[in-house]
This record gives sequence, C-alpha cells and structure tokens, in this order.
Amino acid sequence: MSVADLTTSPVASTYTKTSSRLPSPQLSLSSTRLSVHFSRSPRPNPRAQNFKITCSVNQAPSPVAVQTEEAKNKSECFGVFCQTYDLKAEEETKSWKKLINVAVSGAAGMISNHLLFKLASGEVFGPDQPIALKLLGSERSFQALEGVAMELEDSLYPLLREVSIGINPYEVFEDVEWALLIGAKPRGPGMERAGLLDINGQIFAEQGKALNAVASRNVKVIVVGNPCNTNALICLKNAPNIPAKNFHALTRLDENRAKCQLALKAGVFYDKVSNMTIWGNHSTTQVPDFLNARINGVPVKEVIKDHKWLEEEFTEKVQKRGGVLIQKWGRSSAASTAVSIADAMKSLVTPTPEGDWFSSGVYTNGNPYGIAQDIVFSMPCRSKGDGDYELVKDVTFDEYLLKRIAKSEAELLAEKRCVAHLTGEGVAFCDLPEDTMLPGEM
Ligand SMILES: NC(=O)C1=CN([C@@H]2O[C@H](COP(=O)(O)OP(=O)(O)OC[C@H]3O[C@@H](n4cnc5c(N)ncnc54)[C@H](OP(=O)(O)O)[C@@H]3O)[C@@H](O)[C@H]2O)C=CC1
Ligand SMILES: O=C([O-])CC(=O)C(=O)O
Repeated sequence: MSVADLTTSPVASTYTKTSSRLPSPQLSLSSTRLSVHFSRSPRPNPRAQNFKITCSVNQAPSPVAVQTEEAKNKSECFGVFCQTYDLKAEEETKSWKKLINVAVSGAAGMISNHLLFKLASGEVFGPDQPIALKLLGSERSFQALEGVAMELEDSLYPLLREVSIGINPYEVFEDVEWALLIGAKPRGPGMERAGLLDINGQIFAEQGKALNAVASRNVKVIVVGNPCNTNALICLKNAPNIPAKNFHALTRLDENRAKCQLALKAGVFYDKVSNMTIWGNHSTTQVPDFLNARINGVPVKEVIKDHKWLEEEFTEKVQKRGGVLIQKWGRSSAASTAVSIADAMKSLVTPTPEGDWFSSGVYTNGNPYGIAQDIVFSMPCRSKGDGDYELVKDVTFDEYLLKRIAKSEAELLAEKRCVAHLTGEGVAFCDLPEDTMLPGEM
C-alpha cells in the first residue's frame, strides 16, 4: 500500500509494521493537509524494511487529485515492494549482504529499460546482494515510470527488495550508494551544442547538489546523459562533499565498441582483446588507443600490421559508431549502453584481472599523463573491487596518440569554459571547436 492509496480518504490514519528503530518523521504541510511520513531511511537492516506510518488529516476537495500530487511529490515505494517480509524466516536470504541503494535517473528512458532489469537480476552485484532501486523521473515521465515499476514487479526478481519512484532528486537520492545519471535532453534538430551543454548542465548541477545533500558520502556516480564528460564535471563541482574521484563519465561503451572492431579485424573472439583505453571525451574526438591494447596478450600493432587501417578506419569507426547505429535504428544505442553501464559497475566492484585495465571518464587532478587538471577525461583504470580505482601508470605514448589526446583535451577545456556558470567558475564563454560532436551526431 502506498501513501497515494491511503490518502484517497479525506481522513486517513494507517499503520503498517513497526520497527525497533523508527527514523524521524518528516513533516509536510500543505494548504489542505498535514502529513507525517516515516520514510524508508535510514534502513540499517534489509530484514526490517518497508515499514511506513502515514497520518493524513485533510479536507481534500478531490481525493483523486490528492493521490496524484502526493505520489508525485514524494519518492514512494511501489506496489508489491511496499510489503514487508520477514527475511530471517527465509533460509536462502540469511547470508545476504546489507541492502544496497541504487538511484537511476531517466528511469523511464530507453537505456534504463534495459539496465534496471540487469541490476535487479543480480548480474552486477552478485547473487547475495539485495538491491533497492530508486527511480527518478519527471512530471513528463511519471506514468511511464509507474509502468517500469509494474514490469519490475512482474519480473519476480528475488534480490529486488525495494522499488521507489519519484521526481524530486532530494528524495530519490537519499542514502544512495550508487547514482546512475542517465536522464538528459537529447539534442534536437537545430540545437547548438552550447545549448545542449547549458540545458543538460542545469540538470546535472541540480542533481549534484541533491547528491551532495542527501546521498551516501561515498556514493559512486556514473554519468551517462550527454555530453557526459562535462555533465560529470558539472555534477562533481556541485557536490563538494563527495570525493571528486567518485564521479565517472561513461566511456565503457566506446571501449566495448573498440574491442569489437579489433577482434573483427584480427579474426579473434572479442574476449581476446585487452588493455583497451579510450582517452578523452565521449565524442568524435575520443581516442581508441591501439598502441597499448593487446590481442591474446600481444600488442595490437604486432597482430594487425595494417597500421593505416588502425589510424584511420578503426579510429573513425569507433568514434562514429553511435551515429551509424542511429541511422540504422532511428534511435541511439540503448541495450549496448545498458550493458556497458553494467560492465562499468562490475569493473568497480570486481578486482581487475592481472595486467588488464578498463576505461572510465574520471577527474584528471593528479593524473600521471600530463593531461590538463580539472576536467573529466577517459583514462585507463584498475580496481581492487572495492568501488574505487587507480589510474594505470605503465602506458606508452607516441606522437600520433599524444596529438589525438591533445585534441580531445582541447575540446573538453572548451566545453568547460562553456559551463563556467554551472561550475561556480564565473561567466561562461563558449568557443567550441566546430567539429565537436557526440558519437551519435553525424
Ligand atoms: N555515454 C554514453 O555512452 C551514451 C550516452 N547516451 C545518452 O544517454 C542519455 C539517455 O539516453 P536514452 O535513455 O536513450 O534516452 P531517452 O530519450 O529514452 O530517455 C532519456 C530520459 O531523459 C529524461 N530527460 C531529462 N530531461 C529531459 C528533457 N529536457 N527533455 C526530454 N527528456 C529529458 C527523460 O526522462 P524524465 O522525463 O524522466 O526526466 C527521458 O526519459 C542521452 O543523453 C544519450 O545521449 C546514450 C548512449 C550512450
Ligand atoms: O549521441 C548519443 O546520444 C549516443 C551516444 O552517445 C553513443 O551512441 O555513443
């Protein structure tokens, strides 16, 4: 039962399950009603979840209107996920870890439609990790969000213990340990990239502030919505109480695309390709690094002797893969993006195989490669599986690689100047290079 259900009656007072540790009530006063919500957090123990007390005293003129408004303004548990279970009674759940809270924005969008089901299945965090999904939508997407939650209900995932939906990031991000920021306005016809940077930048500035205020102090943030590097920079600048190192821009899809193309050319299965770095921006200036990548443990340039192909065709294929796919599909990569988000998360919660690494767009301060400080740039990372990462030191550079990296770096520095008003660094000045494009723009 949700708050929405309870408030259809003008005077309602309902109580479901008590707990030994009641959180502080939150008072909300509207012109017609006083509501007291004991919301779901803090939840130290997954076995004592989903209790709620709602007292509602009102003279609501229209119960239906109240239901809608109430449901939209609060982040509320959904349907079957509002029920309480005694997990101690279930043998197979006794060894489960503590519930993990994962927020997903743009949760009614195409990428999320694939990703949420992968997360709920246990693929990312493992078979003993119960999960709470906190879905962020908007007025525009609220009904669709309910549809997503209904499909999650109908999927009967054992590990999926809570689903809540909401449109207020300050509610949805409360206590989250992971925030997957996917929602962003797609670039429309005639829209300048500077305009997109501004519109989407505002979304990520607000979400950064919300994370700063209510998320777990060690939340890991993966920014997917484009332009993802600069959106991640905006987000981290607005969240000064969260380590900048915890923010990632998704370039794993580019890494996966690059591995696939190298495998195809070399005539091997793609699991033979390793040490694949994407340097720079998730844009057409990104640099898929064939100098350091390996096939069957051997440097790519020794396996693929056609270096002209590597420098020209391979590089451009990876840079423009998203755009070619949009031409075929009529929409941008969604399933493979979701797969790559899951891959990016797995890379942070699983120790990186010996000698290998993965790519992620991360904050450049302190990087050992001489890349400009204070931007979000894709670089090679390794993890011990604790959610954190270190930059890989033993990579080599040649003139070709350095020149390409410098181009992507210049693009990101220009993007940064464009959003200075959103990072608290003064007046924005937009002088983007003309060929600055997302992978999906052709
Ligand atoms: N980094 C990467 O590798 C990739 C990044 N992307 C990017 O991911 C993002 C999401 O892609 P996808 O899920 O396919 O897109 P969808 O259009 O399916 O969903 C995007 C969601 O963004 C939200 N949104 C936020 N603000 C606006 C706005 N002003 N106008 C319209 N929608 C808005 C909407 O949700 P709501 O109304 O709930 O806010 C919508 O559901 C895009 O920015 C895309 O470019 C895509 C592929 C790869
Ligand atoms: O431009 C887009 O929206 C799609 C995108 O990022 C990609 O396919 O890499």
